Amino acid sequence: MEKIIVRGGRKLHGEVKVEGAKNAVLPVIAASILASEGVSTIHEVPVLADVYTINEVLRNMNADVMFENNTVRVDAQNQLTTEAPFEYVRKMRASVLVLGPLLARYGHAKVAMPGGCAIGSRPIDLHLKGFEAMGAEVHVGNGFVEAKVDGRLKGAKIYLDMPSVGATENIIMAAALAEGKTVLENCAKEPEIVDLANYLNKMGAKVVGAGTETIRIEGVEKLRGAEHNIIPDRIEAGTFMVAAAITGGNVLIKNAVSEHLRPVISKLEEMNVQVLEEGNGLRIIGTDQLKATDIKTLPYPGFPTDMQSQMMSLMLKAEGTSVITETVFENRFMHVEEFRRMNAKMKIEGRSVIVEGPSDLQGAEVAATDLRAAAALILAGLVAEDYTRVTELKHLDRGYVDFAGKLAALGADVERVNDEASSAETVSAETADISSERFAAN
Ligand SMILES: CC(=O)N[C@H]1[C@@H](OP(=O)(O)OP(=O)(O)OC[C@H]2O[C@@H](n3ccc(=O)[nH]c3=O)[C@H](O)[C@@H]2O)O[C@H](CO)[C@@H](O)[C@@H]1O
Ligand SMILES: C=C(OP(=O)(O)O)C(=O)O
Repeated sequence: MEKIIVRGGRKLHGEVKVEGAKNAVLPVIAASILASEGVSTIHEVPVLADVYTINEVLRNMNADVMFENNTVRVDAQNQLTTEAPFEYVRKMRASVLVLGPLLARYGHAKVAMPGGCAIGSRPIDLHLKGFEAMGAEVHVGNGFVEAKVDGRLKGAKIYLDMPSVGATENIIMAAALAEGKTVLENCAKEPEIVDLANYLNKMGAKVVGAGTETIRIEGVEKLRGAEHNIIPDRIEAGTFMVAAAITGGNVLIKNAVSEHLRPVISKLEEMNVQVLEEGNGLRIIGTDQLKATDIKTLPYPGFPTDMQSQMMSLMLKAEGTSVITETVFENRFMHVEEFRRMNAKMKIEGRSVIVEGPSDLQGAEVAATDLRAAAALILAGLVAEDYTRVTELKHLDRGYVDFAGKLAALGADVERVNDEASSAETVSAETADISSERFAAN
């Protein structure tokens, strides 16, 4: 079994470079199948399990996809099939992002229903309502959602009941090739939505207002492949900011975009951590006098739910009582039990977790319950006494490139081992020749 073994006690120092954003690259790759002419070339693509999965989804539909040197090339000029089976959607919910592009380009899409996951039930009703408003007939049955339209989708006025990231993306992509104008209200404002809109516009789409709560899309008849650089991953950046802060270290996080990280910076500062703009990044200077704070997760520009568990690790080392309230997903506290195995003093009250700090964290064998929980447990391990062993690394590999290797380069005592292989096998060696086959097993 693969695990990351970390021994607490080292302050982190040095520089780390942030990769392209997982949550931007997945919709951009999905959108590339809208191009019936030309090839898309997408740069700054992180080498992640989720990228392999979306590439496989596209290949399975008959698109030509190449991935090397952090660049993905998609040629979707062939006639594509319009189905994404459960084997992909099960691995990664973002596979549902091919629904909008397929429906808009071919008038048909059939994708396995994603179902719930470790952080909540995660329905896609808002995506489907959007397609229906554009004239599609949607049928859910036998574990699939199938959407059809005679001719082209029609532009429509759509109000989202909540600012869902995925629904906003799926609807913009569908509207890009629809007939007429779509006005999407109460939409998500995340930087990843802006990145998608920028890419679509390079393909020939007419999308305005991304990053605000109303997006207007004038449908066009055809889109062509385009070249695009993915924005830096604000969640990976935030995770390393916490790594520096929790160890009382001093780390420059290169490529961290401060405008995308306002709520994280503000909470770190409240906790006594120094955050300085430096070059193209942020320098984090930790302290041994962390103060407690309260956090409520919200859609952007509120505090990101994808940073909730990492901030919980930091709260464990802060003096006083911190409260963290999760409003985006109804069940994103599975990591609390794992933290408790490390002697963390915390309890769940409804949608909040009360953290009594500082806890004397002790190393233990713990299991990652989702992607961000994996990172959070490793962060806690950086300041726990003795050895922490984190298993279920398939979650971590979905969203972090060589996490253990990057922490080790900053001075952490951490390695990734495979119990069944030789003990010398570490994450850096494995990541060097990362392959789709390795991820296919997850
Ligand atoms: C690949 C990707 O970009 N994933 C991100 C995306 O997920 P994702 O796009 O799935 O998240 P959404 O913004 O859609 O979900 C937010 C909330 O809305 C609910 N909802 C959503 C759609 C819908 O049709 N009906 C509905 O009820 C969800 O159950 C959840 O409670 O945004 C989340 C919220 O910032 C992040 O945590 C994920 O990392
Ligand atoms: C929840 C996350 O991703 P996904 O929506 O792909 O599950 C995440 O990135 O933390």
